[in-house]
Amino acid sequence: MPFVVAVDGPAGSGKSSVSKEVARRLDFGFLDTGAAYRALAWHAEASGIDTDDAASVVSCLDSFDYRIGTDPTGYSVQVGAVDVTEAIRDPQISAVVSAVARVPEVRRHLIELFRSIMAAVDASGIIVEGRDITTVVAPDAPVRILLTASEAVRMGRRSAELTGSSVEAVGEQLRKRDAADSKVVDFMTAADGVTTVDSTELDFDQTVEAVIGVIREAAPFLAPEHVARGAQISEETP
Ligand SMILES: Nc1ncnc2c1ncn2[C@@H]1O[C@H](COP(=O)(O)OP(=O)(O)OP(=O)(O)O)[C@@H](O)[C@H]1O
Ligand SMILES: Nc1ccn([C@@H]2O[C@H](COP(=O)(O)O)[C@@H](O)[C@H]2O)c(=O)n1
Repeated sequence: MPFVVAVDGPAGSGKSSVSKEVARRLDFGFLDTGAAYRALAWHAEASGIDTDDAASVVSCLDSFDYRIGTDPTGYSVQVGAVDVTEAIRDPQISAVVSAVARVPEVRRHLIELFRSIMAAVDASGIIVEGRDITTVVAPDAPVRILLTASEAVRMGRRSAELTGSSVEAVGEQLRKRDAADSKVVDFMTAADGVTTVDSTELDFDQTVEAVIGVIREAAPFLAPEHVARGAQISEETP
């Protein structure tokens, strides 16, 4: 198993962008678990399935042929022969993904998939981000982080990305998604042994440095000079 860094947090907290940059600097793999729930929501919609109907969602797991890369410098998401990397970011998918993610059988299926992707990664470590990574997917990971920021800051950052949508509409969707997702897993409070990184007052680079700081503290065998440029874990790695 590679060295696993588990990162959870609410929508728009920077999990994906920050984790990707940290992985790039450490020469680690990167796994965006939300992409799988989004891709399943896309697949259900493309198959004409009502995403509010749990049994119908479960019925499309068999035909869910999902692939995702783990290279933080560029990865694609595929369902069958279709590249859905962009399509799964559509606000229409964000609006229905929580309904898909709350189905226990879906979670069991995807958690198994995440663990197999983590085990097969071709790198000395992997950063895995989502909502239940620190608590369910990889509770024994040597580094577990809750990445958070105030709701107002998260809304501001997310609406800056989504031109064409009002701040109010973006904020409303983010709040609704967090409220729905929180009923399934707790990603608002850090579980025992999980370190909180609050980026409310930090810029992007400071947040990346803060996360690397947590990793470095837990894994002193990552030499600081390597961490600064793109690390290789030394041979003494346990
Ligand atoms: N510390 C920061 N300062 C400024 N902008 C940031 C910071 N962290 C992240 N961002 C920006 O905030 C936006 C949201 O980040 P990102 O998409 O990584 O969040 P996320 O937690 O993965 O969201 P979601 O769960 O909705 O997919 C991005 O535009 C990202 O570049
Ligand atoms: N570990 C996870 C990751 C994601 N989800 C669900 O997927 C949705 C999309 O996730 P993003 O990180 O891409 O925003 C999210 O809203 C959750 O419904 C999850 O349940 N567990």
